[in-house]
Amino acid sequence: MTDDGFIVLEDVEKVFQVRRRARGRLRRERHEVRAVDGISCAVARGEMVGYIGPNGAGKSTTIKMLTGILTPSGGRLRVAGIDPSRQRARLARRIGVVFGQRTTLWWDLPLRDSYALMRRMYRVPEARFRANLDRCVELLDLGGLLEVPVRQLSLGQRMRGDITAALLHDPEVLYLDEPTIGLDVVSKATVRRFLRELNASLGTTVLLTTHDLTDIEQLCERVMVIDHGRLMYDGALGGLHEVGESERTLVVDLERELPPIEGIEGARTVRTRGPRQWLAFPASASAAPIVSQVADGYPLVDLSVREPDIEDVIARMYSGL
Ligand SMILES: Nc1ncnc2c1ncn2[C@@H]1O[C@H](COP(=O)(O)OP(=O)(O)OP(=O)(O)O)[C@@H](O)[C@H]1O
Repeated sequence: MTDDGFIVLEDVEKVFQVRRRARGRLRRERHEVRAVDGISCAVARGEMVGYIGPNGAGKSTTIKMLTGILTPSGGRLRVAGIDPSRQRARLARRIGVVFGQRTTLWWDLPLRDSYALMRRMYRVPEARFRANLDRCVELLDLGGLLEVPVRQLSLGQRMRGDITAALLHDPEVLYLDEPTIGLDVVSKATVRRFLRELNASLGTTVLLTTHDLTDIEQLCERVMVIDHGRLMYDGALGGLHEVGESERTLVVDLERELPPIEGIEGARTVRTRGPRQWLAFPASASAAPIVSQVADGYPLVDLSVREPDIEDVIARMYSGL
């Protein structure tokens, strides 16, 4: 595996089978939730990438597959050459995870005792543990807090404590899920400065999920946007507005599975699955001429037009919600 593909996803899918009681019926019916619906991408060693999208887009499910907690339903996944769900313990030594909404620390113990337990769990050599802890304490401003039980820490202090806990074993990859959520301005700035420094000096690969676009602006040159389990955008943050605003999608159902639709003026086929195909066209253009061209040349059964909802997502994020 090359350095270009330190984290590699090839057509990764996760489908949950859910049982739901339909209205007015006694029996619960099975149905599928495609939480992650065919994502392909590669993250190079040392990159810092933002992974964003609306609630329910599939971000946490992706992160859980990358840590090995969940097994993909389809596709291929590698982190540092390791298949996460098959070699979860081996992978655990090489990754660090921070979930902003949850702590991995022991609630009743002082930070120092939590760290000592983690040192034993990960079998971190004493000298390395010391050096890593000292570094985090200094850069994350944790001096004076090591003897305080976690339950007495503020949210910002606890988050800095959690980030330290994730780094004691020198992980090469750090997954951060909402690391600045609910933090005050000063704590946010400290966390961001620390992550920048970590990435620059140790080359730690960082995958960052956040609803705060300032995190992305200040930390990531690259952002991936996921929506409905699919990768909608992968590139510089600056290009997001354009992409979000520029296209609508015509979703067509054909009588049968056919090669991608070609030769439609003003639209291009961006995706196919079985008899269903997706054609992107400029948001400012009318769908009618595209529909009639498709209907003329192909056995059309059904269609719908999907608005660029990613635009709303990004607009909401920019307005600070
Ligand atoms: N264990 C599960 N069983 C069934 N459905 C699930 C399960 N976990 C997640 N889902 C569904 O999969 C979809 C993606 O959820 P996921 O938690 O990955 O989204 P997310 O992008 O992390 O959202 P948020 O920003 O709200 O955390 C949602 O529709 C969710 O309801």
